Amino acid sequence: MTEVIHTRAELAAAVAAAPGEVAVVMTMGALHEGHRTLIRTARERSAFVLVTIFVNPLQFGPNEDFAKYPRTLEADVEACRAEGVAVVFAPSREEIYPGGAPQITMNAGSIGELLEGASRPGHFAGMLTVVEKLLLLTRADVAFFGEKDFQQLALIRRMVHDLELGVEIVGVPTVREPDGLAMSSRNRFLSPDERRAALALSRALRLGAEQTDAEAVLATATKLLAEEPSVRVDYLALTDLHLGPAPAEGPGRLLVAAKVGTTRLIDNVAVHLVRR
Ligand SMILES: Nc1ncnc2c1ncn2[C@@H]1O[C@H](COP(=O)(O)OP(=O)(O)OP(=O)(O)O)[C@@H](O)[C@H]1O
Ligand SMILES: CC(C)(CO)[C@@H](O)C(=O)[O-]
Ligand code: BAL
Repeated sequence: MTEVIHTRAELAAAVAAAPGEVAVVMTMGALHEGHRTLIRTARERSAFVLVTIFVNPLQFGPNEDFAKYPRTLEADVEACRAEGVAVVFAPSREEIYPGGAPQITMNAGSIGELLEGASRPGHFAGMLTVVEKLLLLTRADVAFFGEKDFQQLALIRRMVHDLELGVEIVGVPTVREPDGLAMSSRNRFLSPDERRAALALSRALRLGAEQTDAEAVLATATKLLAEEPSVRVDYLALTDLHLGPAPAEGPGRLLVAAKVGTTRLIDNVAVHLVRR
């Protein structure tokens, strides 16, 4: 039985009655197979999985897609039922931010200013603020986040470490459509032509990651992205696993953000660099 609740009082009662550890999957709803994989991974680990559904206004910029972000609560609850979720917490804005926007928020530090942070000022402060609130309100023992939002995952890990929040953070590999496109709630905004063009992101990352030196990785990915004129690249970056400069050898990450039409998409893959 999946319990659907909306208030912090109901949440407090639900987690107080949890039979064992509390495993949390945070989402903004419009659930797809990526979210469902997070939930399944959580279910493999814990009998009590709690899914939060909240489109957090604090992490959207004034010209971003907060208003048009898809809201599909009924279908989301159905998906959670099918995955054996114990509790769906779908709070109102007032429930999360009583009295309006908070005065005191998280500082995402220097990593938070790079890449997504440079393109979306304030995004990571808003994201970390709600994640910290939800970790505390749900009394999570373990929380699951997707690698699709690689910088987000890195920042959450860092926040939990730096603030000693005592929660285990588990990263889950990106789930893709059969043709390679990373699943995202925003994919539904793509027209058929844009959907085809958007494939350039995963293709560029995949073929870039087949290269083993930094220059070739970036040159390959840049060339493939340039072949699709309707893809407007925001950034393409090769970093180490903590979003620092790419190492000369060893594991790294190749990340991309681009606009396809009016839809902004992100993706990333693992790379392994070999010294020449
Ligand atoms: N394709 C995916 N594979 C694995 N995890 C994913 C995927 N898409 C989203 N997630 C994870 O699901 C959680 C909730 O993400 P969110 O609700 O923002 O979905 P989303 O599809 O990323 O939406 P959007 O792309 O519009 O931001 C995050 O931890 C996110 O990284
Ligand atoms: C982690 C999160 C639920 C916080 O609003 C959001 O950033 C997301 O869906 O990735
Ligand atoms: N999936 C990250 C949340 C956002 O784009 O705001």
